[in-house]
Amino acid sequence: MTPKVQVRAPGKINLALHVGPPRPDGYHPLATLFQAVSLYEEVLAEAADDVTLTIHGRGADLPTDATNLAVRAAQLLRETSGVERGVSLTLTKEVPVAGGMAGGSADAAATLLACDQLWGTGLGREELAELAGELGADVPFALTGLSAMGTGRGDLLTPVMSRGTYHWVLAVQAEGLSTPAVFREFDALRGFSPDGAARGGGVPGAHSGGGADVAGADSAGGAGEAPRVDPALLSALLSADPLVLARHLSNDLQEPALELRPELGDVLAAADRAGALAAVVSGSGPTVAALALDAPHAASVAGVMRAAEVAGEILTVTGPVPGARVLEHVHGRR
Ligand SMILES: C[C@@](CO)(OP(=O)(O)O)[C@H](O)COP(=O)(O)OP(=O)(O)OC[C@H]1O[C@@H](n2ccc(N)nc2=O)[C@H](O)[C@@H]1O
Ligand SMILES: Nc1ncnc2c1ncn2[C@@H]1O[C@H](COP(=O)(O)OP(=O)(O)O)[C@@H](O)[C@H]1O
Repeated sequence: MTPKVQVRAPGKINLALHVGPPRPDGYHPLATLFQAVSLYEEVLAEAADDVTLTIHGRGADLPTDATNLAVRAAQLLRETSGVERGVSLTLTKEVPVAGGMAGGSADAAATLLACDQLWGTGLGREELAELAGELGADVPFALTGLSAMGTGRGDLLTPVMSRGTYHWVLAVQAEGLSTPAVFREFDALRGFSPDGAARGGGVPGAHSGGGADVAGADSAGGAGEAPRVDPALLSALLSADPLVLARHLSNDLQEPALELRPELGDVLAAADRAGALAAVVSGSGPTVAALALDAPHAASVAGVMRAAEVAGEILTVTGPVPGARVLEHVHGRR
C-alpha cells in the first residue's frame, strides 16, 4: 500500500483586528485575536516521485502549480529538510477562497504537517511554525489553532485562554476580496503611503512603530499607539458568555472592505435584523461572522439571513477548534 498521511486544518475568524501603518517592507503591524472555527481544509499526501496537486471542493479553479500555497509548503519543506522524494497532494477545501478566513494558509499548514509525517523529516512543531511564517502571516496560526493573539505581521503568536464554545453564522460571498487590495484601501483611507509615511494629518488607529501587544485599558489601537488587543476582549473570552464577547468584536479592515464591497453593509444589517448578538467582517473580508447565543439561536439567525439573500451561502460553525491534526497515517511501502 502506498504510504499516505491525511491532515485537516481549520479556517479562522478575527475577533479583533487592529492595524498599524505599513512598514518599509509593505507589511502592516497587526494586533489580532484569532479564533479557529469548524470549517476545515483536508490534505491527503501520498508518496510520489514529483510534487503534484489536485483540488476538490471550493477553489477548483485555483492554480495547481508552484504558485499554490500547498505546493509552496511542500517545496519549502523539501528544500529545508533535504528530502528528495515527492508527494501527490489532494486538497479538499471547505473554507471560502479569498474570504478572509485564511483557507490558503490552512492548506499550507496542513501540507507542512502531512509532508513532515510522510517524509519523516523529524522537524518539531517549532521548526514547522518557522517555515509556516515564511509562507504567509496567517499560516502559523493554522498550525496551532484554538485562540491566539497574533502580533508582528500576525505571525507572532501568543496562545490565549478561552472558555466555552461560541456559535457563529458565516455569510460567505461567491466572489472573494484580495487581501493586498484591502490593505491598500486601508492605507488610502488613513492617509498612509505604502512605505509607512503618513501623508495626511490625523491618523487614528496606529503609529509607525513595529510593536504590537495587549493594550492598556482604553488604548486599543488608539492614536500614537502601536496596534493593541483590548484586554477586555481577553477577559470576555474567559467569561464563556457570548453576550460579553459580542461587545468586543472589532476590525480595522472592515471600513476598507466595505469601501470596496458596499453590499457588505447589507449583510451586517441583515445579521442585526436576524437577531445576531454582533457581526463583524472577518480579516480582509468579505466573509461576515455573526455571533449567536447557542446552536438553536445560530440556526435561527442563519435561517433569517438565508431568507434575506445577502450572501452566496450561509453556514453555521463553532469555535475555538484545534489547529492542524493528523487524521490518518498509513506507513505502507512503495
Ligand atoms: C488580513 C489577515 C488577518 O488575519 O487575514 P486574511 O483576511 O488574509 O485571511 C492577514 O493579516 C493576512 O494574512 P495572509 O493572508 O497570510 O497574508 P500574506 O499572504 O502574508 O500577505 C498578503 C498581503 O497582505 C498584505 N499584508 C498582510 C499581512 C500584514 N500584516 N500586512 C499586510 O500588509 C501585504 O500586502 C501582503 O503582500
Ligand atoms: N491553496 C490555496 N487556497 C486558496 N488560495 C490560494 C491557495 N494558494 C494560493 N492562493 C491564493 O491566495 C489568495 C487568498 O487566499 P485565501 O487564504 O483563500 O484567502 P484570505 O487571504 O482572504 O484568507 C487566493 O485568492 C489565491 O490567489
